[in-house]
Parts: sequence; C-alpha cells; structure tokens
Amino acid sequence: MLKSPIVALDFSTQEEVIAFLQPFDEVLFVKVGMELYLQEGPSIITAIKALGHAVFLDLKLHDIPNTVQSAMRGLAKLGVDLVNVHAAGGQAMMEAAMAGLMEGTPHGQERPKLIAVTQLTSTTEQQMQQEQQIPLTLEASVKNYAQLAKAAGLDGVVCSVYEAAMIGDSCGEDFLRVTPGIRLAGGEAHDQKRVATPDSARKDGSTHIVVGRAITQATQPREAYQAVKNLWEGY
Ligand SMILES: O=c1ccn([C@@H]2O[C@H](COP(=O)(O)O)[C@@H](O)[C@H]2O)c(=O)[nH]1
Repeated sequence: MLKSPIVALDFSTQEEVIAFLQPFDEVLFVKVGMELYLQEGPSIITAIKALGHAVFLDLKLHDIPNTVQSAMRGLAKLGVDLVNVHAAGGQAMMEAAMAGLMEGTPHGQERPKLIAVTQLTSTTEQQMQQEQQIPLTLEASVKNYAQLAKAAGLDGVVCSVYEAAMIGDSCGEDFLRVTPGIRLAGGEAHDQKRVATPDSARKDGSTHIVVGRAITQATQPREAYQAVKNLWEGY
C-alpha cells in the first residue's frame, strides 16, 4: 500500500474533486468518505481510479454481521485499496466484514485492506467515559478495540497518533495504524481533539496519516500537500 499522506476528499461533488486533483502530477492516496460517496455514489470511485490514484473508501460500516458482510461483498468489487468498519461493532462483525471482502474480491485481484476505527480522533477521554459509558482510559479502550480487530484478522486500525506506538507494540509492527487528526504546527484543530503534526506521526508510530482540511482548504493545496509530505517523510 502507498505510504504517501492520505488526502481526505471531503467534497460534495465530482466536479470539486476533479478540480482539486487537476494540479497534481503524481499518484495520490485519497480518501472518499460519507459526504462524497453518499452524494456521488460508486461512480466517484471509478472516476478517481481512472486518474490512477489509490483509494481509501472510509464508510465506517457498523451493523449486524450479515449486513456488513453483504455490504463488504459489494464494496470489494469497486477495486479500492482500503476500507473500514467500526470496531465497536464487535469481533463477529469484523470477521463477517473480512469474509464479505474475500467473497467479493474479483479473482486475480488483491483484496482491499480492512481496518477498524477504534475511538474517533474527535473524541476525548472524558466524552468517551461520560457519553459512551466506557469505564476505561481512552488508551485502554483503543487497545481493546485494536486487539479485537487483530483477533478478527483485520489488517489494522484507525487511531490517533497518541495510540499508534502502543498498538504497534501490542498488535505487531506490520498492523496498520492509520491516523487522522493531522495538522501542520499552529493549524486550526476544528472538531478534532487528538491532533498531531505529520512529523510527530512519523516519529510516534503511525504507518499512514490522513489529512483533510490542512490541504483541501489551504490557499495553495498542492504546496500544503508537499509540506505535509516532506514532514511525514522526514525531509
Ligand atoms: O477517527 C477518525 C476517523 C476518520 N476521520 C476522517 O479523517 C478525515 C480528517 O479530516 P481533517 O479535515 O484532516 O480533520 C475526515 O474525513 C474524517 O471523516 C477522522 O478524522 N477521525
């Protein structure tokens, strides 16, 4: 899987996506989330793949195992590189997701990698304990979800940079730690709570970073992407 920063294409239309991608002359790893996929449908994946980019389809599935298995069987046919579920759906749901992906991946093609969201990067420990009524530290909850995902045979998790090293120790260095909540130093956090810079992500155990607004809302997105990439790669 490409190691370059994963750019969150949080736009509503294909036109906006094409206009954003137009100045880039390299292969990008991009993320299509609910906003874009629910408005444009599967054709947005075809359009992005036709430009040669790698795709993380971030739909965070969370339902009963049978429903998730059937949904994943369908998504596997889109030829994306990475998909996800919510670990809170449980081990049986995650196993069903993996089974669906394996059933749906066309013969001769590589199965998309499957990761699970642990605790959203917009969640604080206090929120988790009070609203979700989880009587653990945030780190312990993330570790529990990561170990469930590992036991279910998933390829990794979504977590914040602050939990990435701990998950590498607990689940193995080749277990993916995909970390959103990335900001350039001094950047606006917006709704994110567990934020970190691209260089701290590199030093603190992320295997991949996800960056949206710091790039897509920059006055010069291509330059912002290059700045993030340089920090992530250690230049
Ligand atoms: O825990 C999570 C899981 C997913 N996301 C997604 O990543 C991007 C982050 O966007 P920014 O603009 O860089 O904040 C966004 O698409 C989220 O849906 C996340 O932030 N945290």
